Amino acid sequence: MVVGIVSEPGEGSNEFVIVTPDDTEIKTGEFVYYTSDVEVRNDDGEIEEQEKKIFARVTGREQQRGFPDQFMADPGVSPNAVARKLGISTDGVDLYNITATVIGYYDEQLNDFTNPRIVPEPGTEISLASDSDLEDYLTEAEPEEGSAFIGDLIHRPPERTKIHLPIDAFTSTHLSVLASTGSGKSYTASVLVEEMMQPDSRAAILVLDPHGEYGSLDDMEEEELSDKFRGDDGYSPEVQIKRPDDIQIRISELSLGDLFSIIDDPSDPQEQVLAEAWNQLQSEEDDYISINNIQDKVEEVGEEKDLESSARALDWRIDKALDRDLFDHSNHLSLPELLEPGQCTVLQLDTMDLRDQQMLVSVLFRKINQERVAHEKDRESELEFPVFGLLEEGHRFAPADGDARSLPVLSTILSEGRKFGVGIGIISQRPSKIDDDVLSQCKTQIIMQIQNPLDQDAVKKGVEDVGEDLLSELPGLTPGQAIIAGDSVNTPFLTRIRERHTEHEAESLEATKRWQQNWKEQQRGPEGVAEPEDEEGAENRDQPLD
Ligand SMILES: Nc1ncnc2c1ncn2[C@@H]1O[C@H](COP(=O)(O)OP(=O)(O)OP(=O)(O)O)[C@@H](O)[C@H]1O
Repeated sequence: MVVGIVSEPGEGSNEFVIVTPDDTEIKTGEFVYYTSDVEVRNDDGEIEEQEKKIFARVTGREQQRGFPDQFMADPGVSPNAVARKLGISTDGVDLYNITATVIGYYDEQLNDFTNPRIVPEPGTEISLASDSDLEDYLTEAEPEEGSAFIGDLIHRPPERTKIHLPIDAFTSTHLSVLASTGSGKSYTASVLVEEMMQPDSRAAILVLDPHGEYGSLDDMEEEELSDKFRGDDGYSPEVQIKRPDDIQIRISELSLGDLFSIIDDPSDPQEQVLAEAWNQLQSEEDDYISINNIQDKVEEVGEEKDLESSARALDWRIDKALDRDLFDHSNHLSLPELLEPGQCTVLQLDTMDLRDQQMLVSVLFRKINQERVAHEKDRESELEFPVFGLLEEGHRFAPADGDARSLPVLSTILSEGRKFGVGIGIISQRPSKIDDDVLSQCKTQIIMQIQNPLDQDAVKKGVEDVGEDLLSELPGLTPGQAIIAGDSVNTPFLTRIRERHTEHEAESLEATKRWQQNWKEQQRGPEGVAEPEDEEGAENRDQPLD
């Protein structure tokens, strides 16, 4: 379908301008194409000319010609009606200039777009890209082959396009889901988890859930959803929900840095004693280190080094830091229990202190990384398969100010994880509060509505290939709408995230309902008092007073 004609080259070297009488089909972000002969290498390796569809994205629009101002003087009368009254034809009155940026033709050998670096001649016909071309070319994913069906394209009628993301791509090169609160981050992340747990993927996923929003993912185990999640070979996903009471770490799994970070303000000599004691304990190769072990060793080292008073001062600090439920060697989290292909484990940390959450992430992900490195280097390992960790409130674990125990290990994984099969998904409503390197290492980005200018700037800096035209859409997106960009896609585009199969737990609190409920409960008291509806006059409260 021809939607316009090229009128002139645009300002940028890849841009051209289309004139069209009808802009309803070609909104900003929509895809169009023209045909042109380009030199390509054929299957025999020879260069030949082939006619190709050259795709372009609409990046801007402005009205070139419209009704005269006088026709619009009365808001109650349409300009068409004024024209009819005056006996003037309205055909061709509206004319729009649409700017488009060339993406390129789809190269079947590269499975990506190649930009021929020529813009179309004035007079070239421009057509709307077909739904099937967009499904095939925007990403490399094939349905049911390790892909995540994420939703459809915003510019097309609902459900007419089916957009899939390659799970291998976003799990190996990391992912970020960034949006203001209430825009659909946890909804979208849950859709991704649902897709990754389907039979064509069977992922091993660990979700760090500081607000307790992901519990309903266990709906995936329900019989009613068996057509979505069960495999023909008997596969069915498992979902484990762990609460803070079930989450303990072994003292021996802490690093010296972890210890320093939880010991209350140690002096230099105290750090020296602790470091020596810790190194000696670690070299004893005992899996189990108790608080007493550390305290005894600290005393020993204090005597050796003539730092007895520092050792004594450390004694209560060690107790204060470690004598807590989080550090329980007997019931600690073991990786094989947490991570298994076909299993999603949700760690609900909503009642856990922020520092403890950061410590937990630090210890867990360091261990995950160590085990994965060991596996890839043919050493004995507890993790013989890749894993994917999803971190809600990512800015808490990898903050821009560096003040989190978990930041160094996450930075390491994000820069090296692809080699060792540890993928990370960072979800956050405050991109400006995430460490710059961490943000820029998340190579697939799902960006939803963002109002805050600081966060918009952080997104602009952190994501490379999203043009200004798409970023300018950010404030206007509604919940569930997203820009997807980066390594998992061949060019950025606007999507409507599909509906969840599992229930969405993270609905906002309905304050008025809760107030009413609580008020009624209080009124009822021990003996029970009449409900307000039963009180005289309650039903007539909207009537005027006599
Ligand atoms: N793809 C979608 N389809 C339908 N509704 C959606 C979609 N995405 C989000 N919503 C709606 O938007 C609401 C907010 O989504 P969600 O809870 O994921 O936001 P959030 O960004 O995680 O918010 P918060 O930061 O408060 O956790 C949901 O309760 C849901 O009603």
